[in-house]
Amino acid sequence: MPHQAASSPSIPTIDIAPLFGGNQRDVDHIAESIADACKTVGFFTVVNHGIAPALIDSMFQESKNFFARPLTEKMSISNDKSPHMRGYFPVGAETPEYEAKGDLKEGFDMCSDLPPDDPDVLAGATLHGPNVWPPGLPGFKRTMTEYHAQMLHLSRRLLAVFARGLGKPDDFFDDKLTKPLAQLRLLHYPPQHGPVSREQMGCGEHTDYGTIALLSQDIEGLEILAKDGSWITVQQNPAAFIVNIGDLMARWTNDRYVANLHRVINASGRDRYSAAFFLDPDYHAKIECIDTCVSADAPGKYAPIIFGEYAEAKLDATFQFRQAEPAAAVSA
Ligand SMILES: O=C(O)CCC(=O)C(=O)O
Ligand SMILES: [Fe+2]
Repeated sequence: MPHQAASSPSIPTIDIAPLFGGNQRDVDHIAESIADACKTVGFFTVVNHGIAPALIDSMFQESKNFFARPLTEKMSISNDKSPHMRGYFPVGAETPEYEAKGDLKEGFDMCSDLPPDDPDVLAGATLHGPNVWPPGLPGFKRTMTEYHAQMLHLSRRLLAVFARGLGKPDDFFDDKLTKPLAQLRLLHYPPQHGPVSREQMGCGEHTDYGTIALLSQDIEGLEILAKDGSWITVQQNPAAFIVNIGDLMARWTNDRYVANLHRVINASGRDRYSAAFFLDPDYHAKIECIDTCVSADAPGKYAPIIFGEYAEAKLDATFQFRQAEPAAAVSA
């Protein structure tokens, strides 16, 4: 039996055009819609987000060109060689605990490009450093740099509306994101044939560890866990980004918001490509339950943490090479 999951429109679609010059009542309405989605399913999609379709098309085209290169060439920029975890990772590199064979996906990671004399880079803060780029693909670097910059702008704008939905001023998150961890992850999922089990999926079930993620997919494959325990496919809409929150946002909101389990199964018979943009705080940002989410009925559940330390622990639990040789991976 080929893999099948119900397709459901139950994830709300939010038109965010008013964020770019609309009136305040419309922005309030968006803030409420986002808050509702985050309290229930932890996922929503946004349309009229202002990112040009031509840039999204170029991003996918350059991503396909890169993943089509020979494995040896891609491995020359593998992320276990980068002290900052930039570059390529092959099929099987990311492994949820229960998954015997490792995810059936390969990827490429880039973040904000920091020079070697940046104070955090000098101090050895994990994930802070320069990007690495595939040889001989100048259009790839140009396109991904532009896409990353525009996604950073969009996700900051979204966080301002998140703040409003949490009863905080629009600039609430700004001083925690002065030098944010902003990661673009390109993914390629080869087709998976036959029955699919928990031994191997395109991307095993997980919650994201961070704040918010904005995803673009070229064909369906992303599934999220519904309240009744079934998995529902997120319908493909090329004009939309799929937005979800991660564990850090759940923690920050004292569990008012839900970080939902999701996974990817590519049973389409075709290659699938996606691009996930993750916006997270500064390495040194202190994350403590937001006061509007704490009350006599909902006392604060979580002690304050430093984001960078939290992120390091999460990465160690996900990447095999960090589990095997954490010291070498950090200091190489
Ligand atoms: O490729 C996708 O659709 C989702 C990827 C994902 O969930 C992730 O990278 O955290
Ligand atoms: Fe995810």
